[in-house]
Amino acid sequence: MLEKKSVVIAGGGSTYTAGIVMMLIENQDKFPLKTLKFYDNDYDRQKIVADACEIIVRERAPEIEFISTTDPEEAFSDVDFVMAHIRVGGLPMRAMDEKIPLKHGVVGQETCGPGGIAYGMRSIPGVIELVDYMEKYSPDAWMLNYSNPASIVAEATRILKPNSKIINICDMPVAIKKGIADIIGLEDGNDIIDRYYGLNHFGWWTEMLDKEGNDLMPQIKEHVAKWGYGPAGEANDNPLLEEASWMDTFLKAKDIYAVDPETLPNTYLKYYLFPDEIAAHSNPDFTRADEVMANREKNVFAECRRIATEGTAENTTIEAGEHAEFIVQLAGALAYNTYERMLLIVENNGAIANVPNDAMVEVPCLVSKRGYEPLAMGNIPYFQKGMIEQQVAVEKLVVAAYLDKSYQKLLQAITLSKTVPNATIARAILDDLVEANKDYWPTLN
Ligand SMILES: NC(=O)c1ccc[n+]([C@@H]2O[C@H](COP(=O)([O-])OP(=O)(O)OC[C@H]3O[C@@H](n4cnc5c(N)ncnc54)[C@H](O)[C@@H]3O)[C@@H](O)[C@H]2O)c1
Ligand SMILES: O=P(O)(O)OC[C@H]1O[C@H](O[C@H]2[C@H](O)[C@@H](O)[C@@H](O)O[C@@H]2CO)[C@H](O)[C@@H](O)[C@@H]1O
Ligand SMILES: [Mn+2]
Repeated sequence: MLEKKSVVIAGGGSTYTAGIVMMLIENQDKFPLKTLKFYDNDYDRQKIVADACEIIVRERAPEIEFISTTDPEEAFSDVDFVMAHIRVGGLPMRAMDEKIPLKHGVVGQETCGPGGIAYGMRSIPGVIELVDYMEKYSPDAWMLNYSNPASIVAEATRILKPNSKIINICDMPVAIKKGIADIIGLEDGNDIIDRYYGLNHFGWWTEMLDKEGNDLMPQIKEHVAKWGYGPAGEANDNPLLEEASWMDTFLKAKDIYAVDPETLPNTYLKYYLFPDEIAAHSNPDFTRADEVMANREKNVFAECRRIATEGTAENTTIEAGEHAEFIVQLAGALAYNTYERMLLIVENNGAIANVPNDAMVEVPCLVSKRGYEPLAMGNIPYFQKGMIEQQVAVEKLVVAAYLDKSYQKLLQAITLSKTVPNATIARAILDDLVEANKDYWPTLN
């Protein structure tokens, strides 16, 4: 019998919360719950999701106590895990992060380039506040953090909370591996044993093996050289790729791969390797944030309201995808000592031998009750080392700018980003971002 655990989802009103609840319920044999709580600082938004999830829990796992609250003490007391996915400033501020750089002809993206930097400046205090609540009310708990931009948040927690039990994570490699499994006819992306190195949204695979140890790379590379991570031809049964923007991203892996055919890339590298092309093909009046508000947010909230009105979730369309699977699997590995191998964002300390020890890198780790143990990825080639060191400097400058309230350091961070062509444009973007973020950022001097 596994000991029951208690979880608080911070960012209860997130578009991803209901999917995680479905996954938790489906995994009661592997990760049994005593209490499930929601915490958010927006009562009305959280209530939409909570009213539906209360019904889902009551119908499918009535033994779980369900609590939804905006009170930090109630939320963070007596929990074993904090699953965090907050978005400080919400999707409307994401739209600003995307549109302001685009106005200057630069990539407008949630986690990459100036938009990611702006979002990082908003996220740092929000995530640190969650860590403080956890340490005050449940000092033995683990925080599993999805809140973006995960690289900048990870660097901030490294500096501000060096001893805290926080693990920053990303589902993109998991989603790519799922896509690859579909392509090569493997049932489950988890059956691919990989070696990968880099930063969050900035990494490369050097090895993919099946469970018997057979090398899958030649077959995958042959496909990626023709189709990227997209399906061959028209056929597609990956729900993520139903959205044209995700399909474009998966197809673009072909061009990223061509830059270094020794490795397989993370899709986010497109923003660093083809920034002018990506910016030129973006619509500055309707960006990904608008698409998410028009699709995922609208659909998830409509379904939650339908469940609440009908009083039943019997035929719900809410599904748990790989995003939910990964965080629940990670919690299970920490709780029950499974020693599963997972990609996590951790302090380098030699995992990538020729990258500074104090970089926050994304590498495979063994996860158990002891926490996580990064695996050594060895030395990496000049190309990746050069790109990584530039991007690490960007991320460190952002955190330094936040801590020192420094306009100059933030200007340097934006100027150094590979997505930004020059310091004049960097300054113009920064001045617009300062204005747009005046309710969120510290006043810069
Ligand atoms: N790391 C990854 O790979 C990954 C994958 C998917 C999503 N995400 C991240 O998950 C987060 C949620 O995404 P979403 O699209 O569902 O956003 P969302 O805006 O729908 O939900 C975020 C929720 O956080 C709440 N919130 C904001 N600031 C808060 C604070 N200080 N304290 C408590 N609650 C707060 C909001 O009220 C909202 O309900 C984002 O940061 C997104 O980038 C990360
Ligand atoms: O533009 P969005 O909000 O749809 O996506 C941004 C996030 O993209 C990645 O997450 C994917 C994930 O890879 C996929 O499995 C599925 O769950 O959809 C997610 C996005 O909807 C990325 O890893 C995140 O960091 C981004 O926030
Ligand atoms: Mn991610």
